[in-house]
Amino acid sequence: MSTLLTLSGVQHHYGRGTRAVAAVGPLDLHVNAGEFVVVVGPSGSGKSTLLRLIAGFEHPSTGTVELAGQPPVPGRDVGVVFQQPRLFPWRSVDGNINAALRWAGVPRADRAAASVDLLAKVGLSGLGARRVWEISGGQQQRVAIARALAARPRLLLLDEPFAALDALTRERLQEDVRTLTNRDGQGAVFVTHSVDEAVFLATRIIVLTDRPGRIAADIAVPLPRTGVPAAELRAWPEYAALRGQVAAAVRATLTEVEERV
Ligand SMILES: Nc1ncnc2c1ncn2[C@@H]1O[C@H](COP(=O)(O)OP(=O)(O)OP(=O)(O)O)[C@@H](O)[C@H]1O
Repeated sequence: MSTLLTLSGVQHHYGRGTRAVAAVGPLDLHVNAGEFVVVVGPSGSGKSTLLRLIAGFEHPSTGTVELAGQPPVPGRDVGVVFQQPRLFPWRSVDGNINAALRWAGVPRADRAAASVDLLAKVGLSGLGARRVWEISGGQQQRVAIARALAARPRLLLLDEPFAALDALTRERLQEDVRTLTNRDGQGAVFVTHSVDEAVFLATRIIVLTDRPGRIAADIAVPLPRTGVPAAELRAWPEYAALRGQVAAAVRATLTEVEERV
C-alpha cells in the first residue's frame, strides 16, 4: 500500500527558552492509505499537538511532516473534526455544508448534488433545511463530519469527536465512522481517551508516552471491518484480548508518570 503520511524525526515544543514546553517527540510515523490509526495516551501527552502538526496548523520544531510527499496545507489536504462541531449557528445544515464545499473549490453548480451526497453519507438525508439549533448534538457532529469530507481529503483527522456525546449516540457514530472510512478507503488519524473506542475503530493503535509524546506501542488491530455486527464484534475474545493489550500499554505509560512523581 502507498504511504500517505510520513513523520520523520518530529519534535514540537511550545514557547521559547526556559519557558519552552516539549509537547511531542521525537517520533517517526508512517501511515498508509486506507489505515485507520487511533492515538491514545495520557492526558497532556501531545495527542492534539500531533494532529495539529499533521493538519499543518503547527510546524514541527524539528523534523518533517509530509502528506503524499508534500508538507500539509491547512484546510486543503486533510479534513478535521474537533470535539465540538464548530458549525455556523446561524446557517442551515445545507448552508454549513455548502460553505465547506465552496472553500473546497467545488463549483457552485455542483454544490447542491454534492451536499445531498454528503448528507446521505453521514445519515442526515432530508435534514438539509434544518437550522443548527434544530438538530441534536450527535446530528451536529455528523454535519461536522460531512464538512470535513467536503474536500474529499485523503486523510481525516478527528480529535475526540464523540467525547461530548451520550453513550448511545457515541456508539452509533462510531459504527457509522467505521463503515464510512472503510467504504471510501480514506486514511484517518483519530484521537481518543477510550480504549474501547480505539479497538473498535482502529486498524492500528498508537499509544503515546507521557509528554513529550513518543510512540510507546504500535498495535495492529486485525479485526474484520465489515460483515460482523458491532455488538457481536465487541463480544469476540480477540476483541477483549486487544482491549486488554491496549489498556496494559496505556497503564504502563501512567506507571512511568507515577514513578517520576
Ligand atoms: N498553545 C500551547 N502553548 C503552550 N503549551 C501548550 C499549548 N498547547 C498545548 N500545550 C502543552 O503541550 C502539551 C501537550 O498538549 P496536547 O493538548 O497536545 O495534549 P493531549 O494529549 O491532546 O491532551 P489531552 O489528552 O488532555 O487533551 C501539554 O502539556 C499542554 O499543556
